[in-house]
Amino acid sequence: MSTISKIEKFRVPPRWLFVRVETSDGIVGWGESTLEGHTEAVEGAIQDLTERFIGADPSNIEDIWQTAYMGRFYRGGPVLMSALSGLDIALWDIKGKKLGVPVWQLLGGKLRDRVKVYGWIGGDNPSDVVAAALERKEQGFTAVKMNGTDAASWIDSPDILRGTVDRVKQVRQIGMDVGVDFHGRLHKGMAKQLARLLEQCQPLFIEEPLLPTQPEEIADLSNAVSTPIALGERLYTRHDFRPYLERRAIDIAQPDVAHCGGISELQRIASLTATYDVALAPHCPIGPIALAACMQVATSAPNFTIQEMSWGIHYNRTSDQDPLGNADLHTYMANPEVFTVKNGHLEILTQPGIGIEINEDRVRQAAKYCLENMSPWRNPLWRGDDGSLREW
Ligand SMILES: O=C(O)[C@@H](O)[C@H](O)[C@H](O)CO
Ligand SMILES: [Mg+2]
Repeated sequence: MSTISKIEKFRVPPRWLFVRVETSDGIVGWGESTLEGHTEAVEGAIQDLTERFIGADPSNIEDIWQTAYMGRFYRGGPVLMSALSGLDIALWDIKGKKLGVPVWQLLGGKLRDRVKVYGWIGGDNPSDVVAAALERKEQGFTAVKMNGTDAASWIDSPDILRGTVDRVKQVRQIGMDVGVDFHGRLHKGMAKQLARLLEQCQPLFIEEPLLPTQPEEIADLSNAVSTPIALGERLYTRHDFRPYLERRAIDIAQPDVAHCGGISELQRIASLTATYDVALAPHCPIGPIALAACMQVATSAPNFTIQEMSWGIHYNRTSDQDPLGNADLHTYMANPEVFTVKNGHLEILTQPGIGIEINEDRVRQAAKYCLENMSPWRNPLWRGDDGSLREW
């Protein structure tokens, strides 16, 4: 019997956490557990899983998933689920490689030939927005996602909202479709106003219109506007999606494969949401392994609609002293060409496993540098004019 012989984790620039699983018969699978700003906590949780699963049969993905989830009483949440996600993705990669098929073959086969994508452009800095969108257009994207507003208070100047509408209009004018991410920064009074004002721009969706602790309030907002409501990057497992589905609060589910419980749980969330006529649009502003894992489910899930793709470059801060230049989606890949966007789509991945080849030397070199020279990435803390803390 083949067993899991090694589980390693690699913290790499710009802010990603990769997992490498090796089996006793020499197969290597890669996963991603990136949880921005909480890297060391997830590393600890991966260490816990490592102790538990050395010697286990890697083909029993569901048993390992259940054991990791249920086995020590406490379950769910961003840290434990991100660790489990990385392991789950690596196990699917191993299974696909062992059987010589892409993972989507094991999820039911393909029902599309290409996968629609959108590019993340931030959007907090007004002067950069159009330039960033044009860059995505040149890269082959037809749709982007940008942030809505800076963190406003419960009530705030209407000028803030007008600024957002202007920025979204400018990007629409260069011929791009736009998703608008409220980032949970607004409260319900202002979120409703902004959502209504944006209707004239016909966004693809409004994301996290309120914090993902407010299913009832989001359902109310959803009833007040015509734009589809999207949410899910801060929900972990299908259990967290349930209240949003039962209350008809969302139109688009955005689980993140590196947080929600991996390919196994992404597939289950896809099926669950489909029964509520909710589409799947996996969140993925992170690394290439997470994107490859999303692509497997995107290829086989009937209710998949659009995939987020970060490209990566927008994340680098000059102070990071990244030895690899601006590490991006392609930096750690031996077959970067598979992530070439054409007419707004990626072709489905056809290689065995999750469909990408990792440049292991590059990962090891970057991880070593990162550990010795860089402090773990943290998101900035934002404060309002009155000095009180605001949502990032
Ligand atoms: O939906 C998105 O891509 C954003 O909300 C990112 O997850 C957040 O800025 C952290 O990087
Ligand atoms: Mg978001």
